[in-house]
Amino acid sequence: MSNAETGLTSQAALEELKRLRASIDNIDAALVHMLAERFKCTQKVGRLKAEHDLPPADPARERIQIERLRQLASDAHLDPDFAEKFLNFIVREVIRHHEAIAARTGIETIGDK
Ligand SMILES: O=C(O)C(=O)C[C@]1(C(=O)O)C=C[C@@H](O)C=C1
Repeated sequence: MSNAETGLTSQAALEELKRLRASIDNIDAALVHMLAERFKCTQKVGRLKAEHDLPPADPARERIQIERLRQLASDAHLDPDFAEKFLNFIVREVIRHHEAIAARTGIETIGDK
């Protein structure tokens, strides 16, 4: 009978699970910090674009990023489709922020005249 059937789990397995979860928590914290730093950069890009009347989205730049990330993912044995979806998810949010900054900057510019 398996552990699943008996409802019994060995102490060693529980300790291994705890150790793995501690690493997962560390990695999740690193991801959040890295994303926060990325968004700090993209907020500055958003302001720069708004001030110089540049469009929020740059599809040519995105194509280069996707190709690069797919290659990195493949080399790291991570599913390239997942890496592409993850980047797209982030970039869509960045574009939303850029649009909001552009809308605000437009209002501020009118107000300054
Ligand atoms: O590089 C830019 O132009 C950005 O605005 C940053 C960024 C990104 O998040 O990497 C976001 C939107 C663009 O479509 C391309 C890239």
